[in-house]
Amino acid sequence: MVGEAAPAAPAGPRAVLVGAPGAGKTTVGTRLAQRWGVGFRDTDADVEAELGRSVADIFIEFGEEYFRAAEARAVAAALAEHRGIVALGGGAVLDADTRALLAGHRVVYLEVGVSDAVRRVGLARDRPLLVEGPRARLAALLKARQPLYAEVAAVVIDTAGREPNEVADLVAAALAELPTPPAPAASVRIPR
Ligand SMILES: Nc1ncnc2c1ncn2[C@@H]1O[C@H](COP(=O)(O)OP(=O)(O)OP(=O)(O)O)[C@@H](O)[C@H]1O
Ligand SMILES: O=C(O)C1=C[C@@H](O)[C@@H](O)[C@H](O)C1
Ligand SMILES: [Mg+2]
Repeated sequence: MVGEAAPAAPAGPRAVLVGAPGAGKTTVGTRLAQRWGVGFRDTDADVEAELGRSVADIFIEFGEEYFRAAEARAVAAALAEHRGIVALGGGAVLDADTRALLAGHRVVYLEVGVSDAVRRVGLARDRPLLVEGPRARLAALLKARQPLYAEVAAVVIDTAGREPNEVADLVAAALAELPTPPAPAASVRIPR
């Protein structure tokens, strides 16, 4: 559905998607951007472009810490420059400065449970943190990060049993409800 009216332009991206690997940030973000006729920006792709390597190769060649520093710069640039939809890398919220920068933005947390996350990305080879033991890694990662995603989110949407298009519908509806600027802590929550 191309051409749906985008929400009034806020002072920043129209939406910032956060969530664990497999939450659907890239999939849902791309669809929403298409519908609204706005640009889509993915900070993983920005880091890859800056360093000229895949995320997986950056982890191997330079290590996670180096990737996280580049990611923090990419998020700050996207929040400052981009007026469409921004999807953050799954671990971007680990950085306290990044979490502070997200305050006041229209941040949507796409929730995903362990089983769905494993089903969606467990066997993907391009996610370096999941290469060994994806179920245990995803379970630990979801547990540790859940409070961080919730902390920065103005909208929380449970993606379990929902197709990407339905999730995109819910994101659009929730953003329409949001006051400007949004209250940062889960002011709209859409459970199963
Ligand atoms: N709501 C959904 N229901 C079923 N499958 C989904 C859903 N959302 C995404 N997927 C599928 O899960 C896979 C991962 O989705 P996607 O790449 O959008 O996740 P992501 O949140 O961007 O992950 P990452 O943090 O690793 O970048 C894709 O194959 C996608 O088609
Ligand atoms: O959850 C994470 O820590 C990651 C998610 C991906 O988006 C990439 O940013 C990278 O694979 C790390
Ligand atoms: Mg993604």
